[in-house]
Amino acid sequence: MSTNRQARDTGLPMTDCQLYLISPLDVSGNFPERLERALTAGGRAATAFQLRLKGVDQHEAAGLAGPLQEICAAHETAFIVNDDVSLAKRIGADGVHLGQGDGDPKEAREILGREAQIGVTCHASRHLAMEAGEAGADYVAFGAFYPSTTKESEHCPEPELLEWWSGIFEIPCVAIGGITPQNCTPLVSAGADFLAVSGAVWSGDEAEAVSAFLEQIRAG
Ligand SMILES: Cc1ncc(COP(=O)(O)OP(=O)(O)O)c(N)n1
Ligand SMILES: Cc1nc(C(=O)O)sc1CCOP(=O)(O)O
Ligand SMILES: [Mg+2]
Repeated sequence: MSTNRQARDTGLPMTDCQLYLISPLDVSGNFPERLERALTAGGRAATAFQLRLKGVDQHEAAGLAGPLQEICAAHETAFIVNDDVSLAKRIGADGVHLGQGDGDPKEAREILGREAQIGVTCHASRHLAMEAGEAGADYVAFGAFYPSTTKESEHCPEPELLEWWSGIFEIPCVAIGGITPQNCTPLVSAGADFLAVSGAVWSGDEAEAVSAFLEQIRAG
C-alpha cells in the first residue's frame, strides 16, 4: 500500500489516490465473483481489500478468506484483515487494520513482522494519528467523513484534516465513511492517499461503482 507521496514533494498534482475496498459482513455465496469484478473494473485494480467480518469464528473466517486472498493476490491487491492480528498471522495476510480497541500496533508488528501493513483508526483526531504514527502504523484512517450505513460513527472530520496530515507526515492517510463517487472529490483534493469504501461499491453493481470512483479520482 505505497503511495506516490513523492509527487506531492515535487509539486506535481497529486492524482494517485487509490481505492481500498472494505468487504461487506457477508462474503459467502457469490462474493468471490463480485470481488473479481470489482478488482478488474475500470482498468486499474483497487490497491487494497479489507476482510471485515464480525462474530465469525477464526476457523470459518480463515475458510472464507482463502478464495478472496487468492483473487487479491492475482490482482496485486493487498489483503488486509480487520480487527484480528492472529487471523492475519494464520492466513499470511498482507496486514491488519486495528481500531482503537483492537490492540496495540507495536504488538501487531512483533507478531506480523516488518513487511506487514498495519493500519489504525484515528477517527477525527490528530493526536490519535500522531500516536499511531509513532507506534509504527503504515497508514492512519480518518472518518467518518460522511454518514455511513455500514457503521455508525460519532466522529466527523473535515477534509482539512487530510490536508494537514499529508502536508506534514509521510505516512499515508485513508479517508473512510459514507464515501461515494459523488462526494469523494473534496477528499481526493485534500490529499487522501486511499478512499476506503464499502456500501457504495457492494450495495449495487460493484464494477460500475469502482469505475465511477476511478473516473472521479482521475478527474480530481
Ligand atoms: C480503513 C479502515 N478504517 C477504519 C476502520 C474502522 O475500524 P474500527 O474503528 O475498529 O471499526 P470496525 O471496522 O472494526 O467496526 C476500518 N475497519 N478500516
Ligand atoms: C468500517 C468503517 N469505519 C469507519 C470509521 O469512521 O472509522 S466508517 C466505516 C464504514 C465504511 O463503510 P461505508 O463506505 O459503507 O460507509
Ligand atoms: Mg475494529
